[in-house]
Amino acid sequence: ATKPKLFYFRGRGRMESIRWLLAAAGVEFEEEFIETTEQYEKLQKDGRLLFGQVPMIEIDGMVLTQTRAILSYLAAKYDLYGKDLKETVRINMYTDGTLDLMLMIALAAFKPPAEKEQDLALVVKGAKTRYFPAFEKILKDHGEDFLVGNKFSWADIQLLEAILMVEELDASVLSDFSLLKAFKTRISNIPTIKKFLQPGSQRQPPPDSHYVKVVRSVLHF
Ligand SMILES: CCCCC[C@H]1O[C@@H](O)C[C@@H]1SC[C@H](NC(=O)CC[C@H](N)C(=O)O)C(=O)NCC(=O)O
Repeated sequence: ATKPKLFYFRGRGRMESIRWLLAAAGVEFEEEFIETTEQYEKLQKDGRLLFGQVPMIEIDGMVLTQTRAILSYLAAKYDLYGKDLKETVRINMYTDGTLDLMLMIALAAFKPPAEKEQDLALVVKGAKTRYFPAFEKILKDHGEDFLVGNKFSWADIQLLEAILMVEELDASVLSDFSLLKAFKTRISNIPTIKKFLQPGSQRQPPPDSHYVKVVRSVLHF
């Protein structure tokens, strides 16, 4: 079968959570990195970007856009979406939260230095006072190894992605969250995730000035 193909910039942005989900599910995927306006405009002209936007993924004969739509399709397809609606809605709640947190980090990359620093300080504060306390409590109340129904799901994958991303900003961010520390170790050791965390995988590095320059030049902003 043909591998899914991802169309996005060579960077994290809104596509990184899709890379994580595919990798954690053990699914090999290809990428076309958008480096020029011509590439982007061809995708638009060919009618492959519903609202003129990326991320876009070609999978199962479909051309999909909208990050959350793609993520929920993949979660369902690879049985990472709960055993019933009540589990699925919890997974949606948790992943909407971690996606909000990670998008704040992604967008900060495009701010001028002073504002970027202020934004990222707010992200770390938000992680420490809003998001991580909530997940620490879920793990405490739930008393299981995973966030939902004691089965590995999309929610676990995305929480690990978010923890690692915030730790890049403040390595001590988990110091008050012992259950999250244990969760991080446990989920990082799942073989497919352990492999994705090794150098040389398709995981993207934090955004740098080159990445910002390319996105700005392609999207003219
Ligand atoms: C570090 C990377 C994140 C910052 C840059 C990205 O965040 C967005 O602000 C821009 C890019 S992502 C690229 C952007 N995509 C979106 O905004 C998609 C939003 C959609 N709701 C989704 O969830 O997929 C884009 O194609 N814009 C063209 C344009 O709308 O005409």
